[in-house]
Amino acid sequence: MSMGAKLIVEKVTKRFGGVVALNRVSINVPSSLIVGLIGPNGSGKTTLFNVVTGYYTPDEGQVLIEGSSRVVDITGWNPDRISRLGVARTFQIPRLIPSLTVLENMLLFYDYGSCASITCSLRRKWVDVEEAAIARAMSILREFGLESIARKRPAELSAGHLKLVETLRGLMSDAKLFMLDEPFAGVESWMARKLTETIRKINREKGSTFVIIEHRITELLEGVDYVYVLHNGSLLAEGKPGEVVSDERVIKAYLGK
Ligand SMILES: Nc1ncnc2c1ncn2[C@@H]1O[C@H](COP(=O)(O)OP(=O)(O)OP(=O)(O)O)[C@@H](O)[C@H]1O
Repeated sequence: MSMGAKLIVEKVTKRFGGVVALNRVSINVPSSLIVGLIGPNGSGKTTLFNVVTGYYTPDEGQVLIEGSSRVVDITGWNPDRISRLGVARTFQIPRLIPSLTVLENMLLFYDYGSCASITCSLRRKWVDVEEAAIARAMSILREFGLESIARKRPAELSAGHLKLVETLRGLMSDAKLFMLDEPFAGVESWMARKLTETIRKINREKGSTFVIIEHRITELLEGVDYVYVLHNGSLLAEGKPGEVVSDERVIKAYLGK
């Protein structure tokens, strides 16, 4: 089994003018764990994703990734470079390419390995890789009963299907760390459960680490090993799902909204 990556966020602060979106936030996600990131609206969840994946540079603090027994300080790296290190990220608002079909959008996220480079010039080999990529995309879609949307374009999809495809194409890659932003939003219950199963399967087979932002907390907590709770830009609580839901501070933070 290939290993997942460990994610270390150390005392990260991110400000937007007078707004402190993240205030000295530290989290430590061990390799191959599935972790939930929850918190009321505006608590800083997406900002944390943006800092980890290079869309924002933190004002203070550090982001470190440890994979293959090597620790890399990725603070200030751009999103491309971070993604090449094995970090895949999906967006709250789907970012599919409108002119491409669902299948083509998914193929973009497949890890073509050395065959994506000029060194793999043998046509036969390239065709094999391409076939493997298509087979993987179709098998993922089939699990969700979605083969029929493979040739459709994003504009033809329902909001729920669009969101699901945003997540499924992220799962096409062989990332060591997956950061999923609200994968269940607008997605039917049975598909959300199926998605949880799919995430667990990838985690079991490849050892990948997952960090998942989600507002559908009951469904999220069924699928994660550990939870971090943000509130007003600070880490409010952390623990196993059962511990976090019964934490008075967490209940208060949610009810206070
Ligand atoms: N680019 C930005 N410019 C200015 N303020 C921002 C920016 N991004 C986030 N913020 C602010 O930072 C705070 C945290 O926002 P963030 O989107 O990280 O919260 P969230 O927990 O992901 O919320 P939600 O659950 O609603 O998606 C909010 O006050 C938000 O208005």
